[in-house]
Amino acid sequence: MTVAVDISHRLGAFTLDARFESAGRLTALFGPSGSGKTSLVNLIGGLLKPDRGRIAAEGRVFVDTAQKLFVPAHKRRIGYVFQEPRLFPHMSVRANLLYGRWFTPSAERYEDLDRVVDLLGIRHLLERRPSHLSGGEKQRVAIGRALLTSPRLLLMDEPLASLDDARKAEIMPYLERLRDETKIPIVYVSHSVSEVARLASDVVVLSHGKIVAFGPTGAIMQRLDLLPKESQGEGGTVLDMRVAGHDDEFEMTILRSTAGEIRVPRVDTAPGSAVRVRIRARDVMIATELPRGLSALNVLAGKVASIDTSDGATVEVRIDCNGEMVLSRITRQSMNALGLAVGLPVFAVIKTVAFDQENLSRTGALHDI
Ligand SMILES: Nc1ncnc2c1ncn2[C@@H]1O[C@H](COP(=O)(O)OP(=O)(O)OP(=O)(O)O)[C@@H](O)[C@H]1O
Repeated sequence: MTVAVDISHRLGAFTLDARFESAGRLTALFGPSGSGKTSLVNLIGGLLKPDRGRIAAEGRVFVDTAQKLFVPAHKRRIGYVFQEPRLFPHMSVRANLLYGRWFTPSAERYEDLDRVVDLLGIRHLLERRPSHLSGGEKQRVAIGRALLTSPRLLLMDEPLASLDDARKAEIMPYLERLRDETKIPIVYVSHSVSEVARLASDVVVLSHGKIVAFGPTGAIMQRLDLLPKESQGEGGTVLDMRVAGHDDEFEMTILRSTAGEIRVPRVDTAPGSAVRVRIRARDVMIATELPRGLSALNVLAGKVASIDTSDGATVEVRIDCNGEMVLSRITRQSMNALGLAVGLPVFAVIKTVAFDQENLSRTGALHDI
């Protein structure tokens, strides 16, 4: 599963220069408004033709200007999901879902209605008209319609942006299932840190038409400098952990990774399953001794790997917990009081509040091996 992009394209005064190759299940295009995310998606989808370059997915070349090759949008078999669901109002959900199917030759159809309907939990909606659906339900139907074209690649351009928080929370698990249970690579545009932290396997960070960073989600989320000022409090650590067991008495789940063990409010999934945990840097305190008499349940042992003091009153401390980095944001005053220095053994103390459901999500394999 790879998506390979190497293009330059001019739009008026704006120039997009993008080069990345992702083997991830869900590659997020992340960046502020006007950074070029939608233009990049439109180039991949074939709605725009690049001035120069090459775009390929799943080993199929869609554009190669050097070879004068340009596969038109309708021949790329790419599923598109937009911010607005764009369903046909006069057709039932069933008819909307089946609509896209006809554009795919029958020999190449690998999705069927039953599977898609179950994946997205929309069986009870099949006979309704779109006007009788909630925003979240409409968007699930729009995703189903894109899936039923049996696409080679799914492009999702801010699919949650027009939904309120409750609808976003409702649809998230379906996006996770889509990522984990279908084999379709997904390119997902978002400017929400929490969405990217939860869903993405890899992140392309765009700024003014250039890629300023590309890498696995965990590495990108630790680069608080890449996040917009107003979202820096959302940045931190993304740990992909496994369920080690459940504690029925206290309704907790024990998660483990090489960083150590943590306890979180119960996640209903079997031991051995993968769970992604997001820990905001501001929710991690640092102790130089193993804390006692503290309500926080989660303490990971490590060593200070780096300290970034470039930001005035607060500092960012990266703690190497047995090879996995945990990021903490504390005051410069606390840093001095603790005498923190690179190499010092410390304990990362994670506030329990860090583990609300928004920050815990089930995952499957995020990359193909
Ligand atoms: N056809 C066009 N002609 C001239 N400029 C364009 C054209 N299309 C897009 N642009 C400019 O290209 C830049 C990138 O736009 P784009 O929509 O790709 O950004 P974006 O990151 O998706 O933003 P948003 O998050 O607001 O959707 C913007 O400055 C936009 O004004």
